Amino acid sequence: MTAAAVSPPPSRDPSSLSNPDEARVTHLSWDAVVDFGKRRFLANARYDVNIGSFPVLRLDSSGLDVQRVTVDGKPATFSMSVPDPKRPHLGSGLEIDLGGGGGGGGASVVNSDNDSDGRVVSVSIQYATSPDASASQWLPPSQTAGKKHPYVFSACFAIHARSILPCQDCPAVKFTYDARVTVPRWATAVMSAISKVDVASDVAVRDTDDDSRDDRLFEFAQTVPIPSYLFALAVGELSSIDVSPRCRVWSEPSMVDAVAYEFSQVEDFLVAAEEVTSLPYQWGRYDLLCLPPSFPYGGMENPCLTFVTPTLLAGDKSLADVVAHEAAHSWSGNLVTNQTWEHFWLNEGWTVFLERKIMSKVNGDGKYFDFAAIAGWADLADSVALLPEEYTKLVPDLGDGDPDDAFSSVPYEKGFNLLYALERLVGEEKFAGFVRAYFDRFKYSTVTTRGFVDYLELHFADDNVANAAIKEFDWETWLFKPGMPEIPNFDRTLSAECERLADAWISVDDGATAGGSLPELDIVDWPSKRKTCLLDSLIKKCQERKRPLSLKTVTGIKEAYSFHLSQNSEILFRFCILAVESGDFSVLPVVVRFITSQGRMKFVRPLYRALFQSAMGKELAVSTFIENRDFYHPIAAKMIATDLDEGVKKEKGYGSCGGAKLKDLITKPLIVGGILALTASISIALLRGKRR
Ligand SMILES: CC/C=C\C/C=C\C[C@@H](O)/C=C/C=C/C=C\[C@@H](O)CCCC(=O)O
Ligand SMILES: [Zn+2]
Repeated sequence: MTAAAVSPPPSRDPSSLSNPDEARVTHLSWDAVVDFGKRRFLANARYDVNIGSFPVLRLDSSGLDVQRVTVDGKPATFSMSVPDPKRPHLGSGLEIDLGGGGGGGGASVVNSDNDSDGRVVSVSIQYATSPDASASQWLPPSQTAGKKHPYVFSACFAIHARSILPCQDCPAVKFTYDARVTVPRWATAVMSAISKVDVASDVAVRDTDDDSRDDRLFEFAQTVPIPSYLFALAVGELSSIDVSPRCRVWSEPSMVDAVAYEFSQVEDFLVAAEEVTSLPYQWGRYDLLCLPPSFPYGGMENPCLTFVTPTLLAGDKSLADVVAHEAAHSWSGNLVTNQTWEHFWLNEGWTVFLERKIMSKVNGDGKYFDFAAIAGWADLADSVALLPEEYTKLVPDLGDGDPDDAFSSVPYEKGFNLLYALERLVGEEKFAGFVRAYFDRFKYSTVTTRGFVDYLELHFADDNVANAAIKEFDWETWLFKPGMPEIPNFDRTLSAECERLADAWISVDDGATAGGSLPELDIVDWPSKRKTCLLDSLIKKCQERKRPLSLKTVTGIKEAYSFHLSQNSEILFRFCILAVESGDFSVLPVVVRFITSQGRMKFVRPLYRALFQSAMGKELAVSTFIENRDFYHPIAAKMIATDLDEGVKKEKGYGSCGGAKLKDLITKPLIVGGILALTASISIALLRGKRR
């Protein structure tokens, strides 16, 4: 299939009810009061809107209580559609009458570069958010490190911004913003923008020494246009430490030193990314906010202020590659943005590619690139094994589906491997030139898969060898075939020893080793990433042979390496999976503590699934989730409930529609009986362990 046949991007975004091709927002002025008591934002969103002759502005909205709308200062009529029960994730459409349409003879359609011959109107919307807004998590003091004050943070990715503000909630629309946020006097507000607060003196725009007031005001400006999913806010008791002239870390006071230590390389990551792309960092500041443990993602690339999970605080900087990933998004995703979510691989595949180039540079080890790619391949295989076939395609048809349901390692790792394949196709040096040209060509705008392929062809049009290879490249398979791509011949220099040790443990497990002698290799001084590689290899080999490790072998691994005590969340996660699948009762307290002390979906979803699927942990999975549901971010709670519901349906043989629900498993006697039985058996197992 030639590149030209790649399907054209959809003219409308299926995940939005807005109408940017008729009336397009270009700037937001947001004024908000943070009401911790009622868990809501009382806000006013004022938009500059480019309109042609179209008389209506339609915005995405979810759970917003819209109280008043004006157009150019005059009251305007508006209506809110009822959410479609078949597409509840879309929320409602807020339709605003612009009063007979735009200026005379304006362009009937506003083009994607925000140019139009229409006029600009000012639309102001006064509203309140719902306490159940899917983008926000309101934490009681008990869920914070300081235990004194509440905390709120947003997670708008991919289409949850509409629960915080009425907006054109689609990545094709980019707007600048300024904001003023009023918070209690004890609190600090941070946003995905440049703060106008003099953070050095920690003085808000309104002087905190004014005893007559019990609040203070923070002011922000984002002058680089962003898509709505990058609108972000966090408010809590925060401190900061500068780690370079343009980089600062934020967290609650008790953690800020540890956060500054863990992410001390962030300036190096930015410098490396600027070298790889030949494009200076465009966003001014690059700050990092380490959130409370319920944050549902490893990191979120909010411009000027990446959000990260505290599960990266391994104490040895071994998980800082996630920060390199989020920093790389300052180029791929934030500056060059996928036009719709079907093309999400352009955000994430490019970012993983840049992340691995950055880490290779910063580590001074070219072998790191393939070593990380091998680890990513394991993630990709896990996702492909779990997902509906459509979502294993690099460019899936999301149809009316919720992007949250389609999220997996596929756009990250299949996307990375497509770029890796192209780099090997044309040669590393030539591809490095393409990388620089691509980011320069598409900066500040959006791109689709066809746009990418067309530009790749254009870039190599005068290079006969590369051009011929690109034309012959199997685009149809790479872009639209479900399942795993062909595994490349990765350089296994750094992974070989880990894989050999995994083989040795599998031999022990198979009883193939004389006398069952255990592998002698002492790995206590291995870097964490190699221990992770060992565990990935063990998990992969168990999947290939369709049999978990025996309890005896898992116990041997536990006693040899103490992975169950690791401070590195990636190591702990993988060992818990192995141990649960092997029926190791003694690991259950470790698993329960792990999945109830942090809410990162990458860890909690697979562990809840593994527990539910294990003979020993089914009731424990359900009762633990029910008891801790409020700890998790709304998105995470929704996804874990879906996972367990799926498990219940499979368990009871129900079809995909309807049938058993989580609640069907929850009966008081069942929980009480299950927990009592479980507690007894864990105590016995622990007692046995002590006697040994
Ligand atoms: C083909 C999929 C199309 C759209 C999916 C887009 C967003 C899905 C939504 O669930 C948001 C995901 C947010 C991810 C944020 C950061 C990730 O890089 C975290 C990766 C996993 C981790 O490290 O915790
Ligand atoms: Zn990413």
